Amino acid sequence: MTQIRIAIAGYGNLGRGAEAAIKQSPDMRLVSVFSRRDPASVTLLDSSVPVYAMDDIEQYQNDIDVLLLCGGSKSDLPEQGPQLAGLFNIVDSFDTHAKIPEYFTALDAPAKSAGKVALLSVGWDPGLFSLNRLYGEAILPVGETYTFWGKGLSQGHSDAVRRVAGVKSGVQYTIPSESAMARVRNGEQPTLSTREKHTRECFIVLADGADAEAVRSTIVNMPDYFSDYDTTVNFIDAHTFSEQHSSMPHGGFVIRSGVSGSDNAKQVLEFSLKLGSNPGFTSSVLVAYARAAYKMNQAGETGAKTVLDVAPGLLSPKTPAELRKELL
Ligand SMILES: NC(=O)C1=CN([C@@H]2O[C@H](COP(=O)(O)OP(=O)(O)OC[C@H]3O[C@@H](n4cnc5c(N)ncnc54)[C@H](OP(=O)(O)O)[C@@H]3O)[C@@H](O)[C@H]2O)C=CC1
Ligand SMILES: N[C@@H](C[C@H]1CC(C(=O)O)=NO1)C(=O)O
Repeated sequence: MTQIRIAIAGYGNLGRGAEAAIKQSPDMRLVSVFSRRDPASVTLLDSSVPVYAMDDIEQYQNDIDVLLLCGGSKSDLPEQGPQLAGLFNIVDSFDTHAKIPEYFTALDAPAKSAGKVALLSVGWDPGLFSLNRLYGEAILPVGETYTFWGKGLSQGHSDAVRRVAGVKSGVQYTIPSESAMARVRNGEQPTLSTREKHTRECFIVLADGADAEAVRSTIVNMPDYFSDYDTTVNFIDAHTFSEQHSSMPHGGFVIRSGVSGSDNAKQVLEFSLKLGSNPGFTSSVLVAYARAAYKMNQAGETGAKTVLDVAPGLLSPKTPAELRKELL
């Protein structure tokens, strides 16, 4: 079997998860990892895979079928996405929801001119939750959709706080409103503001000499990430951080509550996730969509795509005939 040649750009939580997920995919082979850090300083799970400097990535175009972009959405992907979409088939997890339309446009032009596919905003939200919001609205047009996350560690928000000047280490937990969730589960269709659905809590280790109040203000007022939420910022020491904030569980659910049928029956569509490791799951979604991106490009497709544009069967290593036999 000819294996799909995968490379990883950016070796953090998501990059390490992707390396592990590729090992679970016999139809794929990890060929290289690219990092902005000194390659000699990057320790991979699999020592047989070479690490190269990100600056040299262009020379490896012919060795890679799909490149997984595992950088942070706050500042890495806005720069790396458009540049790498002009060189490779790419898959990324861009999750600054408010900026997805402009990011889509920024990837579409270089991908089309290079004859490549750029599959953006892949993961669980955006990603699998986006798909289920679509299913809910298409199947139950009369109703309301609700999304709740956590309690768990948001990688996007944790990446964002780590980019703040004066932050040495940081994580962010998302906490859903129990009362809001109860109302929705009871079949009410309340109108809930962003602030009424979730609160956010950060744990920060300050860099030496950093101004705590300046860091707190930057975080709580950060557009697209924290400004629309009630956010708590806790400052802790490095030992406490390491002891208490090293795991990354998360989860959540999408619920569509509506009515349909001649009797206007109450219908509820729900999709939920319980994740022991947010990066471990998200990277597995990236790898499944890397398979789809490869197939789409082999079939002549180019340009920017989201999960809403991908036929589900393309995610599977099975043939369409096997899928019809086994999954229908
Ligand atoms: N759509 C979705 O459902 C989801 C999306 N995401 C997205 O994934 C993004 C990445 O998350 P995550 O992997 O946790 O981010 P990390 O902070 O772990 O990694 C981000 C980048 O930082 C660099 N880096 C990592 N560790 C170090 C280090 N010790 N020293 C210096 N640089 C380092 C790496 O780049 P380099 O190797 O080049 O140095 C890496 O690509 C998030 O920003 C989020 O937007 C995450 C979960 C779900
Ligand atoms: N993109 C999120 C995935 C989910 C989790 C989340 C949040 O806690 O705000 N929003 O979407 C992440 O980076 O973990």
